[in-house]
Amino acid sequence: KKFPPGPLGIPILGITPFVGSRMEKYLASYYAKYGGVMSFRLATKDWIILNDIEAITQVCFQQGESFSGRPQSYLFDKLTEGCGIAFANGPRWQEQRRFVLTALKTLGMGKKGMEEIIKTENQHFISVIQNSGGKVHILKHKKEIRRLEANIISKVLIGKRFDYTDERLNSIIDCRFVMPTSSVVLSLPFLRFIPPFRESYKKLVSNTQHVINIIRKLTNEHETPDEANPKDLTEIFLSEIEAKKSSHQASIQKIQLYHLIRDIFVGGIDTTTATLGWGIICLLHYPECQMRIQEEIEDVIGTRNSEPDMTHQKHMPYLRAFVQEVHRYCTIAPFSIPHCVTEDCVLFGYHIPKSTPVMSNIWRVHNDPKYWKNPEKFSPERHLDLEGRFVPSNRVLPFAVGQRRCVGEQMAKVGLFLFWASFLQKCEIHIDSDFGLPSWKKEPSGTVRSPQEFTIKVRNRL
Ligand code: HEM
Repeated sequence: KKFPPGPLGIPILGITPFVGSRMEKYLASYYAKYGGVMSFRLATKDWIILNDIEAITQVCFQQGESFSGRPQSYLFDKLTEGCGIAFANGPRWQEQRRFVLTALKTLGMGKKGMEEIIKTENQHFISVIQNSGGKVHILKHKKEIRRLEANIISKVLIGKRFDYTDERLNSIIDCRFVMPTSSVVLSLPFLRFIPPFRESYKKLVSNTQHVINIIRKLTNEHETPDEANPKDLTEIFLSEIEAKKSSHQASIQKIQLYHLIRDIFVGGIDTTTATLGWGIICLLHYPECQMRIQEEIEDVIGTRNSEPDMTHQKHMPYLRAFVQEVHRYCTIAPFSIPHCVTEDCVLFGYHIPKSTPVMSNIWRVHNDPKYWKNPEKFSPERHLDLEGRFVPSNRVLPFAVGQRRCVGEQMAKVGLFLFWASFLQKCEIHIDSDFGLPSWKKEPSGTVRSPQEFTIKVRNRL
């Protein structure tokens, strides 16, 4: 009786036929009628949507424990064998999360260790562009940026980088949580038996298994971890399970490690590539931004010999404002990743039964007209004060908030800053006249809102 209100939809399908390609906009349109907490029916399930920052803050901070679950799904259970972190629940998730956060800290997350890995990979990426023959490199954003991001994460997880032509790297960058058409199987699992969903589902299962096999082989190279001085997450994990008595327990733990690594690869590669891809599109649509960032780089870092590092960040308000505006304007995870309620609870007087799935409408927070002037306009300047200083905003939430917030946040922040600072120091980007100006349209499906494939021209600056 006291379930939050919301649009009714139609039997069996719920609101599915009405949402269109921007579900976040559709659900935001009900804010005036229902306020910050509403419900809707998608296929056979009732969902809760948190449509403003007050509801999101309440759920993530005051009632974090009760809202920290992930909805159960046949598809994810099958793919993850009940392991991993991103779709795990209960004590297993807590254990994995604690492990990842501690391991990343040990490995220097957000500090020099991480910075060095990112800088080295950026150099590889830029040198491939600069040495690609002529003065102009045609950059195919998805493949090339995904390889850069995968190598950064791989170095942290397995202590290994791959040559860009290595087939294993290409398999890792092709791995997804869901693929076009198989995402429907999430809500309606019986569709996995019916074409065309069946083929897509089978492909997803076999790709996942293939990547798990690659990870298995790679981690086996770490049979004798250096406990005192671990170089990567795998070594820390293996040191921990070495202490486990029974070999049966150790082999279960190893499967956990493979899925943990895969989850972090998929979670980290998709998100950072989409964020950088949208950033490139913003620079092409608003060329004055590229000029302003390059002027700032010249003033603060210089154009030759000096390499960008994190100490430069505090002197570069415009670049920071640009990064924050890309997060806001492009909102790559409009609903974050869905949560679910772990126990019956009460939210703003509404009763929410255990296992109800919950989504945060981050897109609406990023476009709330009460807070953002002309939210539909791309404007890094909105994040600068009158003296030109950068103003960090607690209403820009690309990594979400609360107990499930992104574990790679620090790494991503360092990665984004260093990418733009080093890439735009050495290169400038232009529209590829054969391709035209990249569109704002997103990929038709996926857990992350990614731009469609585009090519651009990259010219050397130095
Ligand atoms: C721009 C880059 C990134 C963005 C915007 C982003 C965003 C997010 C969001 C919105 C979530 C869901 C939070 C929630 O459920 O409330 C998440 C979870 C997660 N992210 Fe990220 N992420 C980024 C980069 C990374 C990187 C680089 C890594 C790893 C190296 C990573 C690993 C993960 C993992 C493992 C989770 C699942 C956490 C859990 O379920 O406890 N992410 N991320």
